[in-house]
Amino acid sequence: MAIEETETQVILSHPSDSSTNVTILKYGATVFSWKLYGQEQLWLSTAAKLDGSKPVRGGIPLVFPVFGKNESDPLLSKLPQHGLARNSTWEFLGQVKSNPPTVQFGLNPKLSNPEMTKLWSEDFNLILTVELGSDYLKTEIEVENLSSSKELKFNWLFHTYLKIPDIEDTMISNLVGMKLYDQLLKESFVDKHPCVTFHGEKDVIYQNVEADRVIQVVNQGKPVHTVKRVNLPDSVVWNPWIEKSGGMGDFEPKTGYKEMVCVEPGHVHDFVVLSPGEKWTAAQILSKDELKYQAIQ
Ligand SMILES: O=P(O)(O)OC[C@H]1O[C@H](O)[C@H](O)[C@@H](O)[C@@H]1O
Repeated sequence: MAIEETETQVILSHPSDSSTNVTILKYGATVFSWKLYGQEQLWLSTAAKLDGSKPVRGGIPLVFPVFGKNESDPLLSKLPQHGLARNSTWEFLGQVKSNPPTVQFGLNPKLSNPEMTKLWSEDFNLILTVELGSDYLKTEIEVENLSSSKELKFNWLFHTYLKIPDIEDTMISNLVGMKLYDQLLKESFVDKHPCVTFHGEKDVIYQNVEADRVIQVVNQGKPVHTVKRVNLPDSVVWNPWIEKSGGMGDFEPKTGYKEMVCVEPGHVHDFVVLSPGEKWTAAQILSKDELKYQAIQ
């Protein structure tokens, strides 16, 4: 069967090859496994909680309505780091297409974690659409402002943990020439390196990355992941390295930082602001494409 629902999760298998499949936890509507021809593409901590007791460490947690910990916005600063979507149980809305298998999940203030809506009481509706192609995974979000009088202001981000063979042999292409904010140095600058490499903890936000720029994760010269973005101008690149992952109770094994990199397409440099009744959509498409180096414009 192409779509299987259990009490806590939904599994889609591709009709042309059931070893291509995706598993989504209703908690957080978190994709926590995506296998392409039997090979896992996403990193998941062996200590990740899949019982709804905390956000999943791995897969594709959803970040809404705030990225990181906001210190200044009068409404959003009350919320914990990365907001309420990743720690609320979403409603499974069902199947919208059988080929490619496509399903939807919904979240609104009534379904959201009440501890969070106490802190941020805006009126919104989220619909996540997960589409399993034979050679790609598309996650699309629609955010609607349900208020008839107030603007809705938010960040969105797909916090994608990609599985890689070895971080020290990995680089990320096509971000050269982009402005970034380094969250560790607390500085903004233009990245002049020909590609992103990893020698320690990295936590940077590339801002206003041109829409047609294809971000690729390359291991020993071979493209292992391609990340395409629709309406998501920013991209976080994160690896916690030894010390930071050592301090995270749900990050296991402790050598796991070698086998993951987060490439996180989002709208986080500034907020999306929706007028009453307005909708906004954006998407991430993961695949394994041929290597494509793009020149600086
Ligand atoms: O530990 P979490 O709340 O899941 O956050 C994990 C990471 O998310 C993003 O990548 C941020 O840029 C990092 O600063 C943060 O450490």
